[in-house]
Amino acid sequence: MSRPNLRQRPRISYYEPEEPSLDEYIFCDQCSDFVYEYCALHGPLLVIPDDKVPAKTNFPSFVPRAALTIPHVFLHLAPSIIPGAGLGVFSTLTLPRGVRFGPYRGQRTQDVDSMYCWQIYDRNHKPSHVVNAADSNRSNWMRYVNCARHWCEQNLLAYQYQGELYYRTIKTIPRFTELMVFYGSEFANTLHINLSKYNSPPGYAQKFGVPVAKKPKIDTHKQKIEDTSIIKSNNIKKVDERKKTDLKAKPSKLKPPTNIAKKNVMKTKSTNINTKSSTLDAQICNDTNNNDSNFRCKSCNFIGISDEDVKKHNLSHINGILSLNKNNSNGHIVNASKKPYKCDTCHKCFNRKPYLDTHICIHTGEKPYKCDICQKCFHQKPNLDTHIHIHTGEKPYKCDICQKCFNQKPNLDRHIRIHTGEKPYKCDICQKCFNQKPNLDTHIRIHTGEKPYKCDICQKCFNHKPYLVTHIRIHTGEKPYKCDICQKCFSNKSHLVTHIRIHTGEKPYKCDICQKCFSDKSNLRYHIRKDACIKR
Ligand SMILES: C[S@@+](CC[C@H](N)C(=O)[O-])C[C@H]1O[C@@H](n2cnc3c(N)ncnc32)[C@H](O)[C@@H]1O
Repeated sequence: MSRPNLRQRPRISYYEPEEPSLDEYIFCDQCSDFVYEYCALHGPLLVIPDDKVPAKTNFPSFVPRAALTIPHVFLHLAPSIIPGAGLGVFSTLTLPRGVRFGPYRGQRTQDVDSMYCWQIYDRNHKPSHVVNAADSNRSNWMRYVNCARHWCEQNLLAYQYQGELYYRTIKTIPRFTELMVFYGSEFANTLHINLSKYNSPPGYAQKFGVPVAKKPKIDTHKQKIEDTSIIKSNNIKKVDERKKTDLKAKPSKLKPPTNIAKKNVMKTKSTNINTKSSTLDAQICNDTNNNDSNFRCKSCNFIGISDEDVKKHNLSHINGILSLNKNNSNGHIVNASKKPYKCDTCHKCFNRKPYLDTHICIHTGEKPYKCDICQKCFHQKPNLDTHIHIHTGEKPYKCDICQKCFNQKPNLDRHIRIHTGEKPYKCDICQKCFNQKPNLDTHIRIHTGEKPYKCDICQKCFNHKPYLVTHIRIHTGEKPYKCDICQKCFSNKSHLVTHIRIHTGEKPYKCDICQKCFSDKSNLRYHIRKDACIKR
């Protein structure tokens, strides 16, 4: 029997615990400090996991899995408020500060070959791998979160924890607000986000990893390094394929000073830091949370589209122009551009005051133009004029191709797309195209799960209004569609159409494999799904 030689064993000190890996620290933005695993003072984050998606779903195959993983009670997908940015993620409920989402799912790669990549670092702060969410069937909903264009817009912080990437809320997010994270300066540059206008207040960068306001213009390389060091306080950097080499060359300043690290293992905090950060918190909260728009003037009801916009507007208060300008009924400055009349609510500009006055009715709800026949009221005269065609039966807009006439020009424009096959409205999730905007809007609800039409009787919800209308007939017993041949009645027009085929023998749906024909599309689908068809 042989005994192992104990002397050859490596020595372990049982008194000095091994220091945790850096990415087991998280940065508590309320304390401005690194804390081990979670902040003892501000508590753990509220974790919201992804929705579980079974291997087989009832959703059509074109719906990406990533879209289905969204925690749908809290969030939904919809077109982004950023022009041209595609889809975005919106809150369905008000989300408090300190909610954690994630981890960010995607394929683990070394190369950055899409705009959906986050760089993960190892414990030596060297790039370890990339999580690439380009494939929407092998990633989660976090791929749809867009990049904030201004510090006020940013409501999420991305951070690395235990080798994975998470997003957490850094302020209260009112419902129906788009979730936005900051991708990092390099990526922001490629998105043409003007970092000099990101305008975060002093101290914000240390907390949230974004550029500081009005940094003196320095050479781009230096700027990038500075920004990256800030980003790295969260142990994370979003990488962009076009800047790949640059990014790889960057020095890492990730690790907090050892004393801070040790202090945080014990979960202690400096009072100084706390006082400082609570002032900053208050400042940030005042600037963002108290307003339904981030760019609101504190002296009047002006809402700007950017911080710059509000600053320009404020000048007019300082110069006393707003209060002195008596000619302008709403007390607002008239700018000297070609369209000097600007709507205070949505910033649309007009070259004539009457146009602005008419436009303002949209916001005030005023409808000064009334139809003498049915008493329906309209914001604008042209809308009333068009409406009157319904009563007069006048259809002045004629399709040149099929001669069909319409009482409204937009209806003709829409109709013409049937002939041209034009489908200008594309779903960003599944790329399906539509010839009408309302059809796309309805379709998108398949992805977002939104069901805005609710039955008052049984509370069942629907994503499409006609579905609700048809559904209500279950309760009312109404069956307005009658078969002329056998007098059977139906609550739903499509059921009547299918029924009539019993009489006509028509079977328009053919199986491509076995050539069997069906009178009803759903029967054909069932036939294909159940593999009932064997080529004969
Ligand atoms: C991670 S994806 C975000 C989700 C994307 N909107 C979608 O529909 O798949 C990054 C891409 O979104 C768009 N994007 C995100 N933030 C943007 C911003 N602030 N401005 C313009 N485009 C943005 C860009 O096309 C970018 O390449």
